Parts: sequence; C-alpha cells; structure tokens
Amino acid sequence: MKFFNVKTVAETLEVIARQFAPVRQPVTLPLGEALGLVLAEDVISAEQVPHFSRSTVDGYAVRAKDTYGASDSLPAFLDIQGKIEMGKIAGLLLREGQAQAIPTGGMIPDGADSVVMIEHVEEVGDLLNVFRQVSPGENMIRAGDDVQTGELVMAAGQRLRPQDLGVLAAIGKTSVSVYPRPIVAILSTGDEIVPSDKQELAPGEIRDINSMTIGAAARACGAEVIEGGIVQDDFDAFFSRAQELFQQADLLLLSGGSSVGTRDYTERVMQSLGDPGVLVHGVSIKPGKPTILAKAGEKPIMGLPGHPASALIIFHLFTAPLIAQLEGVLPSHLDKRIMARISRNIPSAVGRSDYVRVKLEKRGEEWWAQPVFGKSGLISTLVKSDGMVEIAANKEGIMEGEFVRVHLFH
Ligand SMILES: Nc1nc2c(c(=O)[nH]1)N[C@H]1C(S)=C(S)[C@@H](COP(=O)(O)OP(=O)(O)OC[C@H]3O[C@@H](n4cnc5c(N)ncnc54)[C@H](O)[C@@H]3O)O[C@H]1N2
Ligand code: MOO
Repeated sequence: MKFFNVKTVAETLEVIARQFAPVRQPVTLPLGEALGLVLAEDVISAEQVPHFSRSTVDGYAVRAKDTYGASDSLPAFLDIQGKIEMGKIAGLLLREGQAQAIPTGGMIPDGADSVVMIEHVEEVGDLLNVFRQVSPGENMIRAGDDVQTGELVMAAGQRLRPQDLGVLAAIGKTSVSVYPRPIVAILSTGDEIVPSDKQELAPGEIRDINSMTIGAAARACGAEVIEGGIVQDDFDAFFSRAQELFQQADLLLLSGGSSVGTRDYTERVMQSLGDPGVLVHGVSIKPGKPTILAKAGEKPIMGLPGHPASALIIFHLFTAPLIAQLEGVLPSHLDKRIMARISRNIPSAVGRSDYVRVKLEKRGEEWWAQPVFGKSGLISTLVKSDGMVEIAANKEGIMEGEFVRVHLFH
C-alpha cells in the first residue's frame, strides 16, 4: 500500500520549518545591492537619529511657555532674534520672550522646545505676533526620536525592505551581512514532455509548462534559477541529471513522476541523492496529494506533482516558505495574513483616508494589528511596521477588535 504515511498540510509545513536553513554562508554587500535579501546580522545603532533636534515646519523656534494662551484676539509678543540657516549650527541661545526664524529641517536652538508655524504668526519689524499656542515638542523631532544609540534597529532574519535600507543609511551603515540568493534548479520529467519551443507536437506530446511556471515562481521568491530541462522516464538518466543539478543548487525541484505508477522514479531518485532521504511522500490535500519532500545532507529536494496547476499550488503552499527559509527568513516571520483585528480605537476625520502603520502580533489563533504611531519624518516607524491599515474617508475611525485589512509592506 503506497501513500500510507500521508501528512497534513500543517505537519508538512512543520517539517519544512524544522529541517531547513540557509545552505550558504552570509556575504557582505553594499546597501544598494541588498534589497529583498535577508539580514544575517543583528544591527545595533552606534548613533542617534536624528543627530540633532530639528524643526518639521517653516516657522519660529520658541519656548512653548511663551505662547500659552495666545489666540487671534490676544497674540503673544516675542522678540525676533535672527534666523537659523539650514545645515548650520543654531548658535544663539534662545531666551525667554524670544523667537528665531527656522526652516523645515533647521536645527532647534538651545533654549527652544517647539516651533510655531509661519501661518500662525505675523512679523512686525523685530516683533513677532504669535496667534496660536504650541506645546513642548510640537512641530519638531528631537535628537534620537527616530533611533537611539545602542538600539537594536533590526534583527537577523528580516528581509530588507526599502525603509530598512533607509534606516541603515540613516545610521551610517554602508554595507550589511546578508544571505545570498538561494539557487533553485528545476528538472521536469516524463517521456511525453517536450521543450515549450517545439512547434509541431507529435501525438501524445505535451509542451513543458512546469519549468516555466515554477521557474518564474522561484524567481519571484528571490531565488536564482537553473533551468535543468527535461529527462525521460529512465532511472539512470534521471538520477545522473538530478545529481548534477543537485550539486549546483541549494534546492532541487523535480516536476512530475511524483505519483506511484511504475514509471514514477522521482521518489527513488530523491532517496538515492543522499541521507536522510524522503521526509514526506503524500500530503492530505487536493490538488497535490503526491507531493514529495526529501533532504540529502542539508539540502532540500522537492517532488512536485506533474499536473501544472497542482505543481504551482504546491509551490505556493510549501516551496515558497521553504525558499524563504533558505534565504534566511525565520520560520516564525513567514506566516503573515492580510486580515487582522485592530488592537485599539483609532479616531479619524471624515473626508480623509487615513493610513495607520501597524505591527502584526499573533494572539492565540488570531492576528492583531497594533498601531505604530509617529511622525511621518520618522523612518523607524516603518521599520517597526509590517504593513498599514486604511481608514476609509467615510469612516470616523475604527474600533478596538474590528477586522481590518492589513496591506503588507514588501
Ligand atoms: N493511483 C493513483 N494515481 C494517481 C494519484 C493517486 O493518488 N493514486 N494521484 C494523482 C494526482 S492527484 C496527481 S497530481 C498525479 C501526479 O502524478 P505525477 O507527479 O507522477 O505526474 P505525471 O504523471 O508525471 O504527470 C501528471 C500529468 O501532468 C502532465 N505533466 C507532467 N509534467 C508536466 C510539465 N512539465 N508540463 C506540463 N504538463 C506536465 C503529464 O503529462 C500528466 O498528464 O498523479 C495522479 N495519479
Ligand atoms: O492532486 Mo492532483 O495534484 O489532483 O492533480
């Protein structure tokens, strides 16, 4: 009786999670070449970002206290003490009752703790009329708000997204240790399978679909692909080609011959490539039941069912997470969903679409989306986030526990 030891999908995913890790040693690459690759080191910042407290608006640096109670009818009056130049040290100490003109991004002078926007003041000679009060910290980013010295900015196992490269740039890191792209070799089997560029098909011949779909899917996962071509249903030819590809690759994918017919050599070939051999043959799933997973040395080999839709579905379910693990992603980082519950009430103005950055967190069986608040000048808020949630323009907000769709960042 074949297929006697069929595993469930969850059991198969667990075997994958437990058995496989990157095959090759990490490499150090310049930041610009690291997008999409997975960090092989923990990154701890040796600096604070920003380096200095700076304004997020065009306006006047002030002491918040000096503006308290200011309104259109009763402005506060402050002495203008010059102008802060962009990219220069704000040299002058700001004293009580004073204001200094400051551009967006300008350095907050010592003594100041907030910035009044230009829209809310009027200059009359050397005198500044302030029509709005500000609170300490308003309209500015403090030194270290984005990243603190000694902070763990990113942990090994994280796939580098554009915002992650941005933070690395911000802390002055020029290169990172990452896992190289895994090399995936694909070999199609079957006497009836012919290359897809064959124009005239003989009766019974089938153009090779799986090399194309599976190769493209593996590339989309970040792998480098070796197209191994097609072998006939002959054990010796199949084994020698499989062995050749296995040596060049980090993962060997075999298409077809995974079932239990007399010419289905795939399992024997996989078993013959080395110990420990076949880990799974048969998964309780439709389509894709004859799926095979094996390990030779530290490397995985997968036998995908020949039917093209089955092969691609099995790829998405099992091969994609396997490739991610070979890329260095930790298994615990893989299982992300699109729907989650929001962890607290978030108000929002009607007539405006709000995008709230969120971090996903698993509570029992459910995903919860935890808002990551912060000014849009802070790149680290995006590093801490897994995605964002839209609060539609017609909504006054979302309530704690409400289901939201999380748009995952790549
Ligand atoms: N007695 C049983 N027979 C079968 C079972 C079963 O449980 N008991 N499972 C069936 C299921 S489900 C599938 S799926 C297939 C998988 O079989 P194989 O992996 O051995 O695939 P092949 O027989 O080689 O091919 C199946 C089908 O797909 C075509 N094919 C194969 N490779 C390609 C390719 N590269 N491009 C396009 N088309 C391809 C092939 O010509 C066949 O028509 O087993 C069932 N049998
Ligand atoms: O399970 Mo098969 O993959 O139905 O065609």
